[in-house]
Amino acid sequence: MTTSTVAVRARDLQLRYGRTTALAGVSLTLRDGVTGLLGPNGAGKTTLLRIIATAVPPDHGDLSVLGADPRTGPGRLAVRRRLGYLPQDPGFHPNFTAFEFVDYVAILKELTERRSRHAEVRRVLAEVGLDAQRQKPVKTLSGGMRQRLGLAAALIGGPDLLILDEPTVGMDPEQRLRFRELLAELGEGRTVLLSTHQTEEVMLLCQQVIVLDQGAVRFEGSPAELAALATGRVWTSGSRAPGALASWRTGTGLYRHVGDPPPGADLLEPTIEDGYLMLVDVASAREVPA
Ligand SMILES: Nc1ncnc2c1ncn2[C@@H]1O[C@H](COP(=O)(O)OP(=O)(O)OP(=O)(O)O)[C@@H](O)[C@H]1O
Repeated sequence: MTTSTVAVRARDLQLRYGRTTALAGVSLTLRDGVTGLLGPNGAGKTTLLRIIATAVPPDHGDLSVLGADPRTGPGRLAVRRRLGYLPQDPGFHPNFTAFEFVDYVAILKELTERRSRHAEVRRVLAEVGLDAQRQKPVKTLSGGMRQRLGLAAALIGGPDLLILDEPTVGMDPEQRLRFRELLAELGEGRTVLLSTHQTEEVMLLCQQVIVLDQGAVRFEGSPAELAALATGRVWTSGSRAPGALASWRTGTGLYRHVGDPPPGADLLEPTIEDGYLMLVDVASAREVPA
């Protein structure tokens, strides 16, 4: 694919679960490179990823994935052949070894020739750093290792589109760093869509960021543009600012505030987390469902 290739084009995607509106009309375009999908709990991120991955159809809206129409059977097949999808719960069979699990996925991906399939399984396990764990039962792997195993399965066959739902959950800082290196490499020449709660990850890794809140896109642009939304809205002082959107005491002993600064405030450079706070309904962002 060339750098300007559009991998996903969505227009007015809507989906309801009973009385809950998960997606209220989402339009977006995804190109080559890594796109981060940010949003509070319940914003609709997983639902959007599942629709793009052809796991569920939308109630309404148009979608084109890798040039195919997922509404048709042949379209879904065409997408699935070129897609790598890491869901939040990949459904590991606990008694499988790491190798057996990825091999199983490779068979589902139509890699029928045993020798080349096994070579591909070894390749993706090495790519995610699980070479040494190949023969270990999945149930004995740590949470971070299982995440990497899920990623290995998603990488089978070298997909053109990678959809990853909170892939760094359970990883320690070193694993996260390795994962970033890997994803940055994977984002060269293909499209990666990554849902995450880690704004730092988005800043360090993503060329594009989409913020979803209450089933709608609140922002689509670069991480720098997201941060810039909070320009002039972040300041520091020696005491708490009760009217601010967010206000906390930092390690320096000074307070950092996001919101409407008083005249003459000591302004700070905003981060993408600050820009994010400008967009989402802070009350709902703080509410963490059980
Ligand atoms: N199978 C389902 N049945 C009913 N409601 C659902 C179902 N799946 C999701 N929802 C609801 O749809 C909304 C969007 O959920 P979704 O999982 O897409 O959000 P999310 O942004 O991925 O959240 P999180 O960050 O917590 O993973 C939420 O209100 C959720 O409770």
